[in-house]
Amino acid sequence: MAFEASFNKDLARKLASSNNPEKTLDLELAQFRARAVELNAAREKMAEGYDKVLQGLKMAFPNLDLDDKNLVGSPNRMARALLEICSGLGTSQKEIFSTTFPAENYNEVIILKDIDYTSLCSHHFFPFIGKAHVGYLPDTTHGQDSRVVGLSKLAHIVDMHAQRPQLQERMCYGIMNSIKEELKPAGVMVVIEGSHGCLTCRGAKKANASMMTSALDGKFKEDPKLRAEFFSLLKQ
Ligand SMILES: Nc1nc2c(ncn2[C@@H]2O[C@H](COP(=O)(O)OP(=O)(O)OP(=O)(O)O)[C@@H](O)[C@H]2O)c(=O)[nH]1
Ligand SMILES: [Zn+2]
Repeated sequence: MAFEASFNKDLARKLASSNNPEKTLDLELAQFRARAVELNAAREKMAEGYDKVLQGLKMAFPNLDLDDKNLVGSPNRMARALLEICSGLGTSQKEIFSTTFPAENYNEVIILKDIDYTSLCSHHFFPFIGKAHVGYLPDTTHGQDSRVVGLSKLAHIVDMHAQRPQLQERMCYGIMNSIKEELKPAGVMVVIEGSHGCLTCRGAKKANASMMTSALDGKFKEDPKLRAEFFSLLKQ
């Protein structure tokens, strides 16, 4: 990945708000370095584990060719891929919701629908993928306490909860709860559709089965009309 992408996102913002950008940069680089050393040690340990997995597979099926050019380097690739897909564990909801705006007079439902996600089933470590639909209702009765966020933050909070070993129910509740804690809305509702690799590609092998979960709080829980509005906005 081009360095510019990370620079624009986080580093540039920190440097822009620093009184002493040079010093801030030195501190940030020292932290990056320390974290890179930790992640590299983790990657090495994981690659050793994946190497054993392949050796085990060879025990089960002796005709597996471990010298196949496509398998050489796979333990490392698998380790890197797992670190990537679990990267949500390294993010916090406070970080994601660090920029919010006062809700002012807006007290209608705000929805971001069809947010693609990729997650990892805790039981089998198989991917599960789908869409999340997130809605909330700002609470204008609490003055400055009630906040709205830029739409991308709703996508980021979905990814934070998705990018880790997960249960769909827990992910759904986690997204709902993060929005509840950080934005203090009058209501919040999350619906998730998930196609689970462990169900579609192995085991029961139900290629078309998908799981639906919902989590709701506040006015969405109390008011069936508001829930109906959420679902009708999803259909549009
Ligand atoms: N409720 C729920 N179940 C899930 C989720 N992801 C995977 N599962 C299920 O978790 C269960 C794990 O149960 P086990 O019986 O230990 O797993 P297994 O022996 O591999 O079972 P099969 O998948 O039926 O072959 C399976 O039924 C999966 O379908 C999820 O997000 N939520
Ligand atoms: Zn599973």
